[in-house]
Amino acid sequence: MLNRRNGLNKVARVASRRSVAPSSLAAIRCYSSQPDPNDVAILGGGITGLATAHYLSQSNPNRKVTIYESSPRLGGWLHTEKVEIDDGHILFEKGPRTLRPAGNGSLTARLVNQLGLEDETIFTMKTAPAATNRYLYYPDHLVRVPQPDKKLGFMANATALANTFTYEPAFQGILGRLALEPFRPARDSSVTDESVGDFFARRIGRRLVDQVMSAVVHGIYAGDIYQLSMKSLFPSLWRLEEESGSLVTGLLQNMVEGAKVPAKELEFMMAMKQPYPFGKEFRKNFRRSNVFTFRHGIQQLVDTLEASLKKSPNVIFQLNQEVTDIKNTEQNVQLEAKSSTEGSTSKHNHTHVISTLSPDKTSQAASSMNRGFLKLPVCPTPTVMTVNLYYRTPNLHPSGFGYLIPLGIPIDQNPERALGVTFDTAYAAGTPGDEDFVGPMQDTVSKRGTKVTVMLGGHYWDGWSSHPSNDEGLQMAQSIMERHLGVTEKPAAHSVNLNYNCIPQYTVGFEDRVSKFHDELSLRYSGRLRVAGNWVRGVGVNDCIRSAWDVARDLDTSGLTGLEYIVKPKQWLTVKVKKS
Ligand SMILES: C=Cc1c2[nH]c(c1C)Cc1[nH]c(c(CCC(=O)O)c1C)Cc1[nH]c(c(C)c1CCC(=O)O)Cc1[nH]c(c(C)c1C=C)C2
Repeated sequence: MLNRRNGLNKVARVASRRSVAPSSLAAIRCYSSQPDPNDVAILGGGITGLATAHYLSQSNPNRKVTIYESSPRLGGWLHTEKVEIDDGHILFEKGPRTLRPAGNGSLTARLVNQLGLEDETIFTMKTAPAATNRYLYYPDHLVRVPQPDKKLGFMANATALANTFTYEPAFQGILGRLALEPFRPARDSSVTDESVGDFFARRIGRRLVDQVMSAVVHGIYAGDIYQLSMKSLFPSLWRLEEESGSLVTGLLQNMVEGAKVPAKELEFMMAMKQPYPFGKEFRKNFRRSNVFTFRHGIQQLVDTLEASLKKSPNVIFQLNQEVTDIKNTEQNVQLEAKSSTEGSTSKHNHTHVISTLSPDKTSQAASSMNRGFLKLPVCPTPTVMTVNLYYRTPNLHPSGFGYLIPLGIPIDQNPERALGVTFDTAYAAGTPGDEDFVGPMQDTVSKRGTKVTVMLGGHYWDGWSSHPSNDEGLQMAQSIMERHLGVTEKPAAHSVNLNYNCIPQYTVGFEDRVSKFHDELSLRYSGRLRVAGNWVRGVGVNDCIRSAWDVARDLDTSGLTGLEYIVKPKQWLTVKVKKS
């Protein structure tokens, strides 16, 4: 436990490291006696905020938890809409559509169990076309990305692979570049970070980056591969080059000796290996699945979390309340909240605050009263438009998950600034009896048609002062469907959604900027203000749940900010992966 004296010494140490002038140091009032975290405010009612409340209440049902959300609804980017048409409804996802069982997915599985959602889960199996077929757009056709298809034999898979690398211009020459990779010089030891694009262009060639990898980055971050940080997105590969001088050699070595993972990650993997009372069917399907979702869409996770939290008298929801100021006082943290409906402001005291807002919003509230909190830009968060379309005619696209459009496609051939298209019919609901799917149906229309989501914008819209209107978005999506897939039919249902600032970009230098943010938080709030969210552990829904789990579990440890996983030197351990 920090006492006031050694707390102030710590402040002085951090301050001297960061050259804070003595006069401003005197102005810092750092109250470091740590009260028990028994009255916690959570800023943001998205999936991270709700999951944090869930874990905090689970670990201590007597703890008071208040969730402040600036909008009238919970869930953030997780948002499902059911659109009624003549013979039933079509379920559209405005944001994420499926969850993955891998990695942090094991934690989500436990949450699904805790919320009683096991029987509501829809699984798409690893054998489904949605799992094995992903495409790239390379003018003017879709190219299947080489990936083993378990339903085909060895020879058929090998022939498909050879054909792609021989005849598809997007992949030509890549095998030769891979063979030469071990002979390329390793980066200079003075380089502290580099963009993902520059890293792979240096090691394997710009063609692979522009025609293939940039598309994958579109499909996860809606981001620009030449801006995102290699060190933050692919830390193991970044290390591999440093240690082995080559990715190919390093990966081969890993296969023999085992791969290195951060010690904290290993701890998590071990925790997830502990026996857990899942239902038998759920456990079996979860293991065999590629992705999963719910009968009522991703929103069901949010709604069920909300309903479960509302059962507790100690959890309070403050909707339409934007927190504009976070002040550290001797006894507690004082929040100022502004009502978006009445415009009035109110003050609230809590022992601890967990902000699940973006770093920009958190630092805005932390610095609002001009107490010297440095406003530090950490990462940009671009806006993505999703346009959901439902056509009566089935099979209007090849079977698979969808396709992505690489950066290498000239803008005159992608005037809509599209990132990719998901084939939602492929996994949203199984036809009864289909062995590739397990679970209830999502759409209730009498016949299965074609459902897709066109994704637009992301980094392409950086710096734009305005975005396309809903009508323009719909027009753009339809013109993409016509140009790329020859679909001229008018959709029977649609939904257009502008998701403002939805995916944080871990751009070059991210770790250094986070480190400064961490110092600032720790200096001014001594562990009473912590952070979690999609900029801490990864951008996916599972990663948000993991971030919530971490911050809730660590709350009793005094002095943390929630950013330790990023800023503290990681200890790497070697593990041999066994197939279970
Ligand atoms: C076209 C744009 C996007 C598509 N999905 C997303 C965007 C911006 C968002 C997204 N996709 C993934 C994540 C990570 C979290 C997770 O669910 O695991 C996020 C935030 C997963 C993902 N999607 C694709 C890949 C390669 C991955 C990484 C995990 C994996 O390998 O499965 C590919 C992909 N995304 C989209 C399409 C159309 C597509 C491939 C055809 C849509």
